Amino acid sequence: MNAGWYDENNNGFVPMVELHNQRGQVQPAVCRILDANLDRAREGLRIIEEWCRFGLNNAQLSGECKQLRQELATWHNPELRAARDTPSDPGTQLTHPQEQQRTDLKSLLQANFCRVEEALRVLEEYGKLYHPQMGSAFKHMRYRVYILESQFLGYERHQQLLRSQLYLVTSPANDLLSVVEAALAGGLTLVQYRDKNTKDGDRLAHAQQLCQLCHKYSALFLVNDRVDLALAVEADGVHLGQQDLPIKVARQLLGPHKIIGCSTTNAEEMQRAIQGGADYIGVGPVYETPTKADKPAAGLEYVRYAAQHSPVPWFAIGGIDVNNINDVISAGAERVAVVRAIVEAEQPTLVTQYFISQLTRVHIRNNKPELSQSYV
Ligand SMILES: Cc1ncc(COP(=O)(O)OP(=O)(O)O)c(N)n1
Ligand SMILES: Cc1ncsc1CCOP(=O)(O)O
Ligand SMILES: [Mg+2]
Repeated sequence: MNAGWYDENNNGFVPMVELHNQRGQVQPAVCRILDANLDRAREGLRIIEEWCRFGLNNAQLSGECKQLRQELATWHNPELRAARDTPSDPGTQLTHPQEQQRTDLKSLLQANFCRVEEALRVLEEYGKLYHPQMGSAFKHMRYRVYILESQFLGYERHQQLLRSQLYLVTSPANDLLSVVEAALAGGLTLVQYRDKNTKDGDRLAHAQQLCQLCHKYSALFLVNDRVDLALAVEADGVHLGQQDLPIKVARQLLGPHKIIGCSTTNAEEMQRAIQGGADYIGVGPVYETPTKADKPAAGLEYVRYAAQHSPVPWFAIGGIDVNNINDVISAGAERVAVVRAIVEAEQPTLVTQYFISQLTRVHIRNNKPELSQSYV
């Protein structure tokens, strides 16, 4: 019969890792550290798992959390549990002020990823004193948690992209930060930093400030053209045009979980962008626009084509404002991107709210109300 014990939290029998403590008696304090950190790691994973399961309905992510919890349980043997001495543990009285005030779901989940990773690191180090395989087992688990975290963030990013109906592409302006903040306050969830002529040092500083601002409002932040800048400021992705780096190269540099958007003006470009792995496409210019004076309008005809054929989210762009948004919507657009309509608006918050209200009506009419919800 296999060794093990019954664990209520894991719904049944937990097979025990064979323990051959080759170094004689391990100090009780080491057993207490292992016991406390096994609990800590499992609790943190459970908190993340609940969100993956009930918040995201994501079987792959919640399955990996469960698997990791069960592997931790196989190490949590009766000897380690017996070392617990909660009444004399001074740590039970210590709480960090931040633990008392988790203001949003994103920071709650981030804090729990950190907690699990820290606990696994402690288990890796002290575990080496307890069992010859403990160090490498927990090291391996810690790397799995890093992968889980990156998959989780990637999944969240893509969900946020799907929910975004309005996309602000910036142009240089003295008060750009306050304009973007006003739009974020109006409900904007997606911003692209586009600046063609500024010196790189200044661009980096602007991108950093905008990225921080967007993340403060839980909005996505992308960089136009420049994969290097996107990486430097830890942006959520890049937007590439037909003259920019190929999507494949950008993907190699950015990894699988960042967002890559691609401009398209016709059916052939759309096809190529999708085959290349674009997460979304720009569709336009719908109307001629001084913001992109060198590019002739693709017109509402291409918007109608995208509505019928694009398998990925797409944003109509080019000359769109509060006066013509409903024509673009009537041609089939559910998402739009604008520059001047917000950057040059007297009241960016109100304009943002107006665009979003018009686009939300379409989502509801097209029976996609979930696109308008925002969780993290
Ligand atoms: C959402 C979105 N769509 C299209 C573009 C245009 O990109 P590109 O063709 O590379 O032109 P520039 O913006 O680089 O001048 C965009 N930026 N965003
Ligand atoms: C960057 C870009 N790509 C196609 S149109 C366009 C500019 C859109 O700017 P505006 O919203 O001011 O017309
Ligand atoms: Mg470009």
